[in-house]
Amino acid sequence: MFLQVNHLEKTFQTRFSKEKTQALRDVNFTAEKGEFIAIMGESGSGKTTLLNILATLEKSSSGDVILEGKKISTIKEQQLAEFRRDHLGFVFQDFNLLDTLSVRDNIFLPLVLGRHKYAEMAERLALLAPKLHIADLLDKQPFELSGGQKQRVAIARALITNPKLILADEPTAALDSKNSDNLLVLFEKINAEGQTILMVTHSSLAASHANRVLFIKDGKIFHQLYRAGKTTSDFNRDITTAMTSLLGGQ
Ligand SMILES: Nc1ncnc2c1ncn2[C@@H]1O[C@H](COP(=O)(O)OP(=O)(O)OP(=O)(O)O)[C@@H](O)[C@H]1O
Repeated sequence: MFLQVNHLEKTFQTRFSKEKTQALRDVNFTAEKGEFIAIMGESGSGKTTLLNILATLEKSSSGDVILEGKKISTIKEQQLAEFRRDHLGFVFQDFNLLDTLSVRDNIFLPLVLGRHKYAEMAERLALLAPKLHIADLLDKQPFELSGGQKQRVAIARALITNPKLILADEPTAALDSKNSDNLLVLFEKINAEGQTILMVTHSSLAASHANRVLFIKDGKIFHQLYRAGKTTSDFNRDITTAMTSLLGGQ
């Protein structure tokens, strides 16, 4: 199994108050290599907490995450940055590009940190840039780009290391509907080429581009839907119906 999440729990306790928040309660699911999974739920349901634990940015209170046989909770603190850089790709809602670097250098950043050779980096980028329609943008600075262009650059940066898993947190939240749609179609294309993707979203339209949707409520996964060959609009309707009846409307 590619990814196993077993009995995952997360309780937050702030330093100054005794109040505890249980953000995740006994979360269990597995994922196959090559899946495109959306995680949906209302605000505060635990989506980002789950993604952050999978990303090794946050520690669980108990339970395990096992990625290709490796229990990620056992990775030593000093090796976590390296693990993230070598195995995971991140796409965030606000792109997280550095304005002081060119687009090309932003994309190269994870490889530079990994001490890869320039020729190897250039070769990978030459393959990626036309696919993501950013070949003409490489010498620009991020502040010169539109939101959709920035997000495509962020995807190039996430893909350049050939990660096992792409983790995306609300990747369409800062985009208009046309750019959101372009981005989701791009995700579908990348996924069709074999990339495993896990995406957190509020949007049923965004989730309808995935192969499977996990619904989370009060820190628990309580339902899932498979796309099973449906069109995005048919799947979107199924997701909306499920949310209305299961979440009590959203
Ligand atoms: N660092 C933290 N300290 C304390 N409580 C936290 C912390 N992070 C999250 N929480 C709490 O855990 C719960 C789940 O939060 P989380 O951010 O995972 O939800 P979410 O589904 O991603 O919400 P949203 O869609 O609004 O981003 C919430 O009740 C939140 O207040």
